Amino acid sequence: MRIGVMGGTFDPIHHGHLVAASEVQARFELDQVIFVPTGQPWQKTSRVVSPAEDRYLMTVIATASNPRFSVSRVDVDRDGPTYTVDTLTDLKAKHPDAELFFITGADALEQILSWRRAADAFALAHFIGVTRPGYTLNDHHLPPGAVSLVEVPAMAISSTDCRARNAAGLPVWYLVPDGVVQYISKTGLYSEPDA
Ligand SMILES: Nc1ncnc2c1ncn2[C@@H]1O[C@H](COP(=O)(O)OP(=O)(O)OP(=O)(O)O)[C@@H](O)[C@H]1O
Ligand SMILES: O=C(O)c1ccc[n+]([C@@H]2O[C@H](COP(=O)([O-])O)[C@@H](O)[C@H]2O)c1
Repeated sequence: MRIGVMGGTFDPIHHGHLVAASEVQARFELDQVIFVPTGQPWQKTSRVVSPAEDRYLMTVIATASNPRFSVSRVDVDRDGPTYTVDTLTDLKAKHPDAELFFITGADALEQILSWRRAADAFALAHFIGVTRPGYTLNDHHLPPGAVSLVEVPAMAISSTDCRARNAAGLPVWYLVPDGVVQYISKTGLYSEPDA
């Protein structure tokens, strides 16, 4: 079994995340991709992150129609800051025979050596770095063979921009899945600028 793991804060999940996961699923012949919303993303300190349950529910809504996509609560349910080494350890325990592939955008890949116990995370999964508009994708700083680099269709979308657009009364239709637009409208998430 080959399992992709797409970690993210998903505040909100958008089509950049979904296209990246879909492209990697097809190219690496993954049986499934598990989306893992963060519990407490310790490196996103510059603003207040939305409640984990809202981010989890939006991720479920966004992925529900794809039979190869699912969502895990491992990070949402673990207390304390979210570290990928824990995410991968928990998923390995649930899927002991699986080969894990951790998917990250070019911006996250740049930061990866600042992650907790990064070397242990590399031992638990093969990492796949994907292109993202505005960032340069490279693995010069990473252990040889630890990462594959993949070009995915360019989606110049960020969660920051989706939140800002919603707060400004601009549409987020077609940037995020329809159900997520409706969830944001129903809950009033992002009606104020980032705090
Ligand atoms: N448009 C995109 N194209 C490719 N990868 C992306 C894109 N947006 C996010 N990613 C990747 O998805 C993962 C989760 O990203 P995250 O949830 O932080 O979204 P974000 O749009 O970067 O959020 P924010 O703007 O709040 O920082 C990261 O590995 C990130 O690099
Ligand atoms: O392990 C760490 O120390 C670590 C530090 C920052 C980010 N991550 C993971 O990287 C993924 C993308 O994070 P983010 O903050 O860009 O949404 C997500 O799965 C995070 O848990 C992991």
